Amino acid sequence: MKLLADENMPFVQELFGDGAEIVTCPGREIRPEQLRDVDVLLVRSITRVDAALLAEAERLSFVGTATIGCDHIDTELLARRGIAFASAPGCNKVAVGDYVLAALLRVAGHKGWSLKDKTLGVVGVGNTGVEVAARARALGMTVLLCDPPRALKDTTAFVGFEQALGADIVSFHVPLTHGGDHPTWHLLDQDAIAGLSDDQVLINACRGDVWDNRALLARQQLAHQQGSSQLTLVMDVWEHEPEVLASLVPHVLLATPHIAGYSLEGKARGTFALYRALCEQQQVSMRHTPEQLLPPPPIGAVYLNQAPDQALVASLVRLVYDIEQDDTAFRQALGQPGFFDRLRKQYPQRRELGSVLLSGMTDAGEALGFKV
Ligand SMILES: NC(=O)c1ccc[n+]([C@@H]2O[C@H](COP(=O)([O-])OP(=O)(O)OC[C@H]3O[C@@H](n4cnc5c(N)ncnc54)[C@H](O)[C@@H]3O)[C@@H](O)[C@H]2O)c1
Ligand SMILES: O=C(O)[C@H](O)[C@H](O)COP(=O)(O)O
Repeated sequence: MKLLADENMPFVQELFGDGAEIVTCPGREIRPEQLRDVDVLLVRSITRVDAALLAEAERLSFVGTATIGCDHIDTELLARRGIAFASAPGCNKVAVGDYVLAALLRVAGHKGWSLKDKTLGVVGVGNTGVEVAARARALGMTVLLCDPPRALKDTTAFVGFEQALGADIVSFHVPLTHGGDHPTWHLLDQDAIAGLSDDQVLINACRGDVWDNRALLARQQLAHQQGSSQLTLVMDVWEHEPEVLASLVPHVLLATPHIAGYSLEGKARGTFALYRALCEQQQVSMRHTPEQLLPPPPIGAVYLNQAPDQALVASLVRLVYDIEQDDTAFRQALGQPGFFDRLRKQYPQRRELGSVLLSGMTDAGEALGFKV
């Protein structure tokens, strides 16, 4: 069996090395002719798997993406050609929860806000949105959930998009879709942006195209020229990645290169989900476990001897994940050729809050994502 994998997918050798010849390649450089004799293709979000890529892939029987989002895969084509497909739903949802928690605390520091007096609108309440909502509630925030597809079945738990957009902070967690009843491409468009008030905060850790980046830039520039407050923006994802609208970056509080889901645990779960799916497809039993992939965390345990207020939570989170380091690296590298992909390829090992045992006064610790 020949397997071709994105070179940035960790643990491929450990999980697939027993029974396969493994070839790795940068995800943006996989070519149709490379797939002629390949049986299994493992990709990340940057490889578009479509008719052009699979034109010569006559032996291909399995495609896996170690990601939650699947907007880069033509799943109908795979089904038509009888090629098995697996993704990794939920694999990095905890990492996204940690990322948004770190962002909320940084935003609060910047604006001098006590988060327990603030509302958070969560747009898209699936795997990642649920993680974010739980952490915000643990901080004492009032959370408004917006998910029109889910609201069709549960009419009481959700608010409409307009109401969610009125929250002090609005965090987006939708898949990128262009059609259907609830398309998300430019969900935050010029009209939605015009309705926002200057004091609001927006977070995007889903897909860049969900926000109209040029319309946001226009609003930020106008506010700058008029000397009024700008929107506070947290952007992990950008329209047209790996390109970035560079003139927008100075108007963004936290700018990162699509790494919200990049915890070591999240990556291990992603690759493991594909290993499990391939074992099932080939009807062989699994010889590995996800736990064996992870080294011990650098910080094993923290003992608290006082109730964690917002400032203490911020220090605890920063101890495990310092989002400002990601922002600084992004700004320093912005403009260098290939900077976006390079930062992602060389991303430092990041552990989840759940790798740390929090003991002592830990009522809220579990909801924030720590192990208690
Ligand atoms: N930045 C990152 O590193 C990163 C990591 C993981 C996931 N993602 C992105 O985040 C997306 C969401 O991930 P998830 O695991 O929560 O997905 P999910 O499928 O579990 O949940 C998505 C939710 O969005 C809802 N939804 C769909 N259309 C909507 C609309 N128009 N308005 C409001 N809600 C809508 C769905 O009903 C669903 O409940 C993924 O598709 C992926 O593109 C990014
Ligand atoms: O959809 C996802 O799961 C994330 O966006 C994914 O983690 C992005 O990382 P990539 O696959 O591009 O390395």
